[in-house]
Amino acid sequence: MTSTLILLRHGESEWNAKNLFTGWVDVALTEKGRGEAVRGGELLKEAGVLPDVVHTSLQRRAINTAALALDAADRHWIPVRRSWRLNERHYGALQGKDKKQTLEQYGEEQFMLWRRSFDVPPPPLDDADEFSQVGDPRYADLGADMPRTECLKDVIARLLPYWESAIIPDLQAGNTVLIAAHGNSLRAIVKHLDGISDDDIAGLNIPTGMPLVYRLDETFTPTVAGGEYLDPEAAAAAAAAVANQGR
Ligand SMILES: O=C(O)[C@H](O)COP(=O)(O)O
Repeated sequence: MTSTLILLRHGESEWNAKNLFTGWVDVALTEKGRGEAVRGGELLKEAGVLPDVVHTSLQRRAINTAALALDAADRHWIPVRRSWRLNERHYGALQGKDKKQTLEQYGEEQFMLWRRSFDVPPPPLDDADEFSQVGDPRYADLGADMPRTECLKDVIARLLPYWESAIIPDLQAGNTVLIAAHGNSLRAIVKHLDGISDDDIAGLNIPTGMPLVYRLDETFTPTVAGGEYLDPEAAAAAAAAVANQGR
């Protein structure tokens, strides 16, 4: 039996538009981002890939993208589950910083280490920083799990328990599963699914608002490596733009 998984990065956010590192800061979608989410849902409807259940992070850009896409696909009524484990990578002390200025200040090598290396996190964010999530009620139960910074390796470590305990059972039950999440939490899932090496994952960028569809076999291995974007040309152009952020 094969199952279907749809990965959808949120549409353009206000801080994507301003080119700021965002991470766990809970910014809204722009008008363009809302349009991308609706278009994502239309693509799902046109392709007949209809989610039975949706999983999102606790961040409004993913929550609202899911709602807009599902409404456009006439699937606004499906069950929804949310977890902090699908949140964007916590960007540490870079949260709120301008990507271009960071590149200019620290240079290409350090910028890329922080942004795309597998296991080098940015410096931690101070709890007193205006962009800290310490004290945010939605994370009150996290205790020692509350990150102050994360690299992709950390994201995989906190995401996999949710993958195993919540997403795999939905796939096993024969559901078409939509995950509406973030650039780096989705990179973590793609790395896991496709068995991408720690080095090669640096070159993978996920565009905003473009549904990426995986058909998975009974061992949850993709039948087509890398999955399939429903609008491959637009996705390739948008992924290249993500890769070039800061330049
Ligand atoms: O958190 C952010 O800034 C973005 O959502 C992802 O940014 P990145 O592509 O620079 O990792």
